[in-house]
Amino acid sequence: MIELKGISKKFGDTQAVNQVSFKVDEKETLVLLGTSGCGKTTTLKMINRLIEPDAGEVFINGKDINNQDPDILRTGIGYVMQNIGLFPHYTIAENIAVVPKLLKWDKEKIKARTQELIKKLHLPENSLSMFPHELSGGQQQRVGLARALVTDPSVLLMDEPLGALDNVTRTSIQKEFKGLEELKRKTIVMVTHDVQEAFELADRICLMDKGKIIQIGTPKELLYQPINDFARKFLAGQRLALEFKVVKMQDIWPYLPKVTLQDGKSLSADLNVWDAMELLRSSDRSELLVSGANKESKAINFEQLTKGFNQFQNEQVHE
Ligand SMILES: Nc1ncnc2c1ncn2[C@@H]1O[C@H](COP(=O)(O)OP(=O)(O)OP(=O)(O)O)[C@@H](O)[C@H]1O
Repeated sequence: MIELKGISKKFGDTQAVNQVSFKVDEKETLVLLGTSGCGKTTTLKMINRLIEPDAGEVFINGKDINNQDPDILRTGIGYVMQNIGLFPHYTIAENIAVVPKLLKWDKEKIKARTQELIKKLHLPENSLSMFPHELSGGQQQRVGLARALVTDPSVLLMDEPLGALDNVTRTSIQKEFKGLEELKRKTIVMVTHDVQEAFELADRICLMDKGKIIQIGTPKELLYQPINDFARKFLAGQRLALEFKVVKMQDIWPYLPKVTLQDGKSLSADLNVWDAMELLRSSDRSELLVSGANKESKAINFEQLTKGFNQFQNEQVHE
């Protein structure tokens, strides 16, 4: 668990972070979202003491980090840097092994863990002897993640982990990251300025502006209960796509007709509208079966899906 209590940081006359407090539960992913310069990176770096706050306290698993040696603290926290930050003259294997070597792991243990991560992150085995410039941007990002995960820390800090990638690669790696078991076990704070990415990866989003928190909540709360005009406008440009991501089959369940298909594999009601549309688009069937609570199933086609979604939307507006 991570807890920030009223942390602030000033650089000269710039109040980079102003009285920021939040808690991140175990195994939760909190995404710091906001425009450039709003204080996201400074906030993140105060969690592993790369920057010392002027005021406030940070606790990790109940311990005040101020009472811990910064180097020891950092070896216990995974950190994915902005712009990847691999050592250019180290091979990939050497880049991944930096912290294990500091911790005096033996060679066999380092080798076994490195090979395990290479497989999990879908990097080619021969990349271990290569140098960072010989890999693609996407592969370098995976190495950056492998380096942060190598000691299996319970806390992971990620600063724009996919920032250097084109949109297509970014979207596919986001999906891959989301499915990675190692990440599901971790308490994560991640920085991004990309709204779609925040909605894809966050359990909760912390929206910031000018060093302050504007709103913290689930993606759904931010969309349907924005606290002020800033929060509303921040999401306005991509609203429909974001709604497709947060609204799930279980939300629109009451609006779906009770027509049932008897055969075919059932999809989970946890599926969001976006993924349901993708599945319908790529399926050779015009209807798919979704299973809800009490073993009830419903069939969806494009028309029913859109209708159900629109009815759900209307209800949110009128609430
Ligand atoms: N070392 C520093 N010295 C002086 N000013 C700094 C320093 N680091 C950050 N700042 C300033 O503090 C403010 C917050 O910066 P920060 O990097 O935390 O923002 P950010 O939201 O992460 O932005 P970005 O997405 O562009 O990285 C900015 O005005 C920035 O110029």
